Amino acid sequence: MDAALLRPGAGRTRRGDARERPHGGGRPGGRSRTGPRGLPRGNPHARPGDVADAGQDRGGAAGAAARDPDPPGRALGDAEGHGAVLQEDPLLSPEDRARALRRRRGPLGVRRSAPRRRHPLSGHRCRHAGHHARARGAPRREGPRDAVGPDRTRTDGDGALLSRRQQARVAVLGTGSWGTTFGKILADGGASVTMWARRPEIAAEISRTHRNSDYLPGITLPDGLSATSDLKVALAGASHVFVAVPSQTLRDNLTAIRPLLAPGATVVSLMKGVEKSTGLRMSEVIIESLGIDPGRVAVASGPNLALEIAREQPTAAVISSSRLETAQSVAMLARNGYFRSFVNTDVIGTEFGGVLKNLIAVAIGIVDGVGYGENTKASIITRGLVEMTDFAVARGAKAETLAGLAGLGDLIATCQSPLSRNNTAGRLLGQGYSFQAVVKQMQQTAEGLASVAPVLELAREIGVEMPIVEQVKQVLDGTLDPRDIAPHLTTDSDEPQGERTSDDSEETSGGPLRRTFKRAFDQLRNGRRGALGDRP
Ligand SMILES: NC(=O)C1=CN([C@@H]2O[C@H](COP(=O)(O)OP(=O)(O)OC[C@H]3O[C@@H](n4cnc5c(N)ncnc54)[C@H](O)[C@@H]3O)[C@@H](O)[C@H]2O)C=CC1
Ligand SMILES: O=C(CO)COP(=O)(O)O
Repeated sequence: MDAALLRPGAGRTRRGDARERPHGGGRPGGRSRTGPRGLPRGNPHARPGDVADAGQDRGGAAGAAARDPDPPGRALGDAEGHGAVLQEDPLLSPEDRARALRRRRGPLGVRRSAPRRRHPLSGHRCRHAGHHARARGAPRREGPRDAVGPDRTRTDGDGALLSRRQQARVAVLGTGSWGTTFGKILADGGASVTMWARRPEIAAEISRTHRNSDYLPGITLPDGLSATSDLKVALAGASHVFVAVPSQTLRDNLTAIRPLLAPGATVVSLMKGVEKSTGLRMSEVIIESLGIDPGRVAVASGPNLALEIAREQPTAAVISSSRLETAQSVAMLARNGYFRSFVNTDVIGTEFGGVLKNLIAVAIGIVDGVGYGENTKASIITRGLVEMTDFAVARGAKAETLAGLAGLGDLIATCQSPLSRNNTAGRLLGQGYSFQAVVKQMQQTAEGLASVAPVLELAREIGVEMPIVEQVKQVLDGTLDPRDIAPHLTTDSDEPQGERTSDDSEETSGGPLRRTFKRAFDQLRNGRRGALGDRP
């Protein structure tokens, strides 16, 4: 391990005598977690970006092709049945039909039957098209085009019907791991997708080779997706604009987007952060910066680890907008054989769910890095959900949203996956790396690190206690030893606390009543943030 990366021990608060335990790479049990370059293992991503503001792009493509288990052009052969379906489909142009048939015939001309499958996340029956390469031995699934179905319709942002004849033209801004994956979701759902990449070489790779080897090695992107580094080209005529840039860069990007946005276009945030300088959610920044009606803005959230979805593993998400029709039109675009979108109008809860689970995932990473086990992690996840819910509800969210995909669902996925960058950043901290060292070494955006301070400020404004998030902040600041993170705390008091902070602790502390008054007072005082609210 690189000793220079280790956090100096001075300045931390410590309880007990654990100071003597080996730490900073050593783990209870003695198993080394160090990987190549002397860094701990964990995040399998090795790609550009910067953990705190992702303002940098570092090379990471080398070797991606060599690691690729499924190189392009290896599409397995496909079904006669599919061909027949396609030939009968009156909604396909002759070129589309010919292209689809070409793709369905594998290199060896293998033909298979076309079973009908029930989507694992819904009760719908969908026809299999399967025009994508799939892993050997992996179960067959319906193909993206047929998942939409020839008789299906979508609505645009204004509720007008779009049939497959009027293929939606959409833009995705940001070609990192999530932007690229979401572009694939949309293209596999039948949309014509133009992605905007800040770096021309990424745009060129996506358009020419259907690959983004820096961010999604081994993934072949669909035909219906192309990329450009010209924002004007990406936005021209786009009915829906999906934004997946690091949260702290959003406002600057919106300045460039504003004059190029098609009239009436719907703008969808795929991001899970809050703006550090204002504490605003991403949809609020969009509404404020673009000066558009909140009903034209939607957010997407849920347990959505990019690489799993890019591998077409069945996944669900939530699309939320204050205008239900807007959420529905986005959800119709963001659905295919492996991805299903639910809708709600609780933008606050949906957005804060995604922001707050990142902070709990950092805490989980920290205790994982220290070497604590499942009891500690389950305690943090459970207490973390209470913090998330109390905070979000106090900001105007519905509690049920936090119990859904955008809250609990995403919390589970992020806390238990080594694919999560927030979890990985926490693990490095838990292993003894300093915040600066973690920021330097992380290769992709970990929004949680930038969200901690603004979330705590918002929590203080509304009188909500967030002891786990507070402790994450202290670890980031180097004032708390990771070994001392304590999941059970609601206060530093020795007095037993109720498990639910918002009801049964009332008798013991009187806290909720006090908090309710403080909240009401603070909301009056902080009218600006409340005024942008998009309560359901
Ligand atoms: N990766 C995932 O599994 C998921 C990520 N998200 C959210 O999506 C957002 C984007 O994350 P990822 O794509 O994963 O990050 P990433 O780190 O993989 O990619 C970030 C992208 O933004 C670009 N970028 C960096 N600075 C920029 C700037 N100043 N202006 C414009 N572009 C800039 C980078 O070049 C890169 O293309 C984050 O808010 C994240 O929380 C949400 C769900 C899943
Ligand atoms: O939001 C995500 C999964 O839903 C991705 O999490 P990370 O940003 O921690 O990788």
